[in-house]
Amino acid sequence: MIEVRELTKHFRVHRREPGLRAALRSLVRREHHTVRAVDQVSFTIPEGEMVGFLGPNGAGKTTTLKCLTGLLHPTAGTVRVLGHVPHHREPAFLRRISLVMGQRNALFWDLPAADAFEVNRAIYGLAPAPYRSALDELVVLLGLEPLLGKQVRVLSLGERMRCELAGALLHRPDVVFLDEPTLGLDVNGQAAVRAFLRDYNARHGATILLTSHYMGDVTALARRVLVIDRATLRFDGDLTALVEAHSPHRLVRVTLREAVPARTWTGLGEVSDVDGAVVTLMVPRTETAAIAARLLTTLPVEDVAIEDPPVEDIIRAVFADA
Ligand SMILES: Nc1ncnc2c1ncn2[C@@H]1O[C@H](COP(=O)(O)OP(=O)(O)OP(=O)(O)O)[C@@H](O)[C@H]1O
Repeated sequence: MIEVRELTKHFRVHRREPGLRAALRSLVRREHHTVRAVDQVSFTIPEGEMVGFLGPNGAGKTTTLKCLTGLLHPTAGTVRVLGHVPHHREPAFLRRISLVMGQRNALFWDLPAADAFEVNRAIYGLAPAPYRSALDELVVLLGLEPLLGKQVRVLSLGERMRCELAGALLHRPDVVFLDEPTLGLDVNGQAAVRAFLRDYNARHGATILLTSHYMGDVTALARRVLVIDRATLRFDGDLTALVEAHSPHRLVRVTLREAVPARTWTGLGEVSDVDGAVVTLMVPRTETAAIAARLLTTLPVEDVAIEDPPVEDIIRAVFADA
């Protein structure tokens, strides 16, 4: 259970103009200003729920996750996770949570993955039997068998992320915080991580709060989303309703085997991008399937992919409509 009441986190930062003169001046006179990273944010997440946390760059997502895991001390407000105050960093709390950051490595780079997991076993003081059973399960769910003997540093990004997830879940945390777990992964890598998280949540009833720039991650995993923008919580509720209401279009990305005249697209959709043989069309949401079928039957198409607009665009639309 996660309870956040009027969470506020301000950073006091040293302001300095560029250049040598400014550097010297700052030695004697320091100017500071306050960055409001999170401002009066409140929400509650019951046990076992998977919630998406969305917002544009710099909105305050990572700062919120750091306050929830105790890496940062809130400026004001209260946070309770599993009944603990996170920034007290009590071992009994740390043993029940995990923070996975897509762009950071927690596993030892120079060790083979199997040994890096052993290090985590030691850190968490896990007994051999529960460690073995958690590891065996994670190896199967994440397809890690061929990776166990490889040094973490030589793994591909997708392989490393799967190992990072395993390392972070060996101690079977009750609450998992994920910050951009699919960042930089290709479509297959993203799908593997999503399928795993869905399965893990269903098996263990873990509470999961997940930030992502990929709308697909959030739509695949969470019915409820929190939307934060410029430090303030703007929306807390059902995702599908939010997207359908604010994004009446979908993107259809067509890869052509040969060039077609520009007039081909008239009546199909609005061309939003052309990149060599790949043409991106913006089409009305309700007509997506019919238009994709027409493209496939009437044009020299190699591939068609259907996507929601980037999360930034949807969020911008949400606030433009607000
Ligand atoms: N240690 C810090 N010192 C000063 N400012 C900070 C610090 N950490 C974060 N900020 C600022 O707080 C704001 C929120 O940052 P945060 O990393 O929480 O955003 P975010 O929503 O996670 O963004 P992104 O999607 O780009 O990762 C930003 O303006 C950022 O520059």
